[in-house]
Amino acid sequence: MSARWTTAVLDPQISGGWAVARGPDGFLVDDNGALFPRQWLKRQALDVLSEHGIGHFDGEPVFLLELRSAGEVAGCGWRGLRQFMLEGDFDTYKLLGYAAQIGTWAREHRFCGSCGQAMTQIHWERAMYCQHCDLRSYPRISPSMIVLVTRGDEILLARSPRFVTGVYSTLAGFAEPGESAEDCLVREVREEVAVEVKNIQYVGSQCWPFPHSMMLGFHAEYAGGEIVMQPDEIEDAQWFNVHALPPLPAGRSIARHLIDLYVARRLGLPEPVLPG
Ligand SMILES: NC(=O)C1=CN([C@@H]2O[C@H](COP(=O)(O)OP(=O)(O)OC[C@H]3O[C@@H](n4cnc5c(N)ncnc54)[C@H](O)[C@@H]3O)[C@@H](O)[C@H]2O)C=CC1
Ligand SMILES: [Mg+2]
Ligand SMILES: [Zn+2]
Repeated sequence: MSARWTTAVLDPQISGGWAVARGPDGFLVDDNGALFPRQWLKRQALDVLSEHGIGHFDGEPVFLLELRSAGEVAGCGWRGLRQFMLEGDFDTYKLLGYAAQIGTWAREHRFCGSCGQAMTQIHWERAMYCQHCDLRSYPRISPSMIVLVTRGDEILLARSPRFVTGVYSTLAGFAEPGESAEDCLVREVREEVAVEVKNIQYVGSQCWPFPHSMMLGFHAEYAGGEIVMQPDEIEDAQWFNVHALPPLPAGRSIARHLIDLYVARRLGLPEPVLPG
């Protein structure tokens, strides 16, 4: 949510408002962006799987058309969510990030995980419902810890084979059942680089809708061990001096914030603000 964007459960039976359409290649866009007058969008030949009332943008209701396939709409193209994260208006990115998470979840919860029958949307809360089991499924959020490990002027950064060429980032990983945030952080750092940490400090959090992570960001100090990289997951890991950093993650990511914050404190510069 943001100043311009707030989430809400809106009944698709009501008419009017804005709509976004999401297919396998991302969101439908034209020269004005991804928000279209809803009545106009619904007249286009789109292969709609489901429709969801997702919130208000500048006070106007917004709906998501989750598509089965990408169709052709004259004068329009498709743009992936990552592109919106990298550039442009952050409020629009927040709206689309939420839409993507709702679309993914609804698509993956069309059938009851317990009995296999079709589930239906309920309109007073964000849930899919199985009448047979009286079971509700809520949007999935996956807590993930992300941590900058530091040793004085040096920071520990690593590369996953999935990263853009040359980019190094902070360590991250998904929480497992039974773990606290701190347990998870200590385990992930151990698994990925075999290093021990101390003085764990929570910094802040960020929604990461790729596809449904909730990043909890921390700072931790090095406590011991030599870097041993986890096969397959970590392609390279090194200590970098704050004066000689490699290419870093995208400006709006919490990974970048954790790095920029520490570097700013180390160098006595103004502290950056985490994009919410
Ligand atoms: N916003 C940011 O600045 C950053 C966000 N991230 C995100 O953090 C998350 C975790 O980072 P990774 O190092 O990739 O995780 P990780 O170190 O836990 O390993 C990834 C592996 O975990 C398994 N996995 C996938 N989804 C899972 C889930 N929901 N729960 C448990 N295990 C799962 C898969 O086997 C996957 O290959 C990812 O979503 C990643 O995109 C990572 C770095 C920076
Ligand atoms: Mg990881
Ligand atoms: Zn059921």
